[in-house]
Amino acid sequence: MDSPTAVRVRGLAKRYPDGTLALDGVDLDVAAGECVALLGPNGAGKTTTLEVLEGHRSRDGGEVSVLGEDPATAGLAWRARLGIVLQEATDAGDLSVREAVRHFSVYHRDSRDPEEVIALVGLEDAARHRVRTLSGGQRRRLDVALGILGRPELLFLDEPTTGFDPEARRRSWDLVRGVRAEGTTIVLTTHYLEEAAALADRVAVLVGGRVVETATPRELGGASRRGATVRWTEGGVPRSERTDRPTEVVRGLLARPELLVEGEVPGLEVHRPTLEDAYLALVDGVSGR
Ligand SMILES: Nc1ncnc2c1ncn2[C@@H]1O[C@H](COP(=O)(O)OP(=O)(O)OP(=O)(O)O)[C@@H](O)[C@H]1O
Repeated sequence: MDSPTAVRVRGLAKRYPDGTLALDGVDLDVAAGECVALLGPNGAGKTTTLEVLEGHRSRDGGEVSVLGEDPATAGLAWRARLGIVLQEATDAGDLSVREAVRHFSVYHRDSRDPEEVIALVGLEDAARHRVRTLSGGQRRRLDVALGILGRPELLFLDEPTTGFDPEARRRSWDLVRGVRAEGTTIVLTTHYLEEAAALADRVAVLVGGRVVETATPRELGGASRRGATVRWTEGGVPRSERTDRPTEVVRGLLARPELLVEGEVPGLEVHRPTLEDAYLALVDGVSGR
């Protein structure tokens, strides 16, 4: 890896007091300036991993280095370099949005201007509203505002857009991209594959407390991503063919005049495996379903 490492995790293990083995040897590297998405089914260990990296959760084994320090022993100066957006919304019920952002800005030595942050997350029109009256999406944007207030070097986002409508999700992607463009390293978790594809340089797939594959969104799944499926209908009957040369298959179909309706191949589709296809194949393969 060329850039300095922001996060280095080797053999991270965590068992909860009730006996649940949440992490069973997680390995993960995140380069400075990189955006990495942790993917995985419910209960795979994404949040637990983030919590250990943030210094909020103890571990039972493994080596963890975050911005050059071990989160288990790092102090306040280290913590000030992190931005954290947890799954639960920030508790600031009786304050207005503006009051909440100003209130939390005081904790940072080099805080961004609260008004600038409010504008950045698109909450200008809600700046005077009480936090408890905000919609779920607005709450989440406030959480992100508080997460980036202190100009963090490393930002953790746990499911930043869960419950967002599609437009709000896209706006929040722009926001995350903007933060990243400023050089902030980002580790996020998400259940939205298109979100991972839109934001992450690399995705790490966790299943059963282990990282089973790390790759760029384009390359995840390796060989299973190559090739395509051509679908069409023939006399009303659906047909399909898997191929590495879809253009050739389509050319073959066009060469059969009896198949064409007004010059078109009925129901023609060329499907290339998506990140979601690769992810599902990986998760199903590992969990043996
Ligand atoms: N405080 C806790 N006490 C006991 N078990 C826990 C605790 N928190 C999480 N677990 C368990 O640890 C495992 C990993 O949970 P974790 O929340 O890290 O997964 P996740 O990948 O973030 O899941 P989700 O996608 O549902 O948020 C699960 O089996 C979960 O039930």
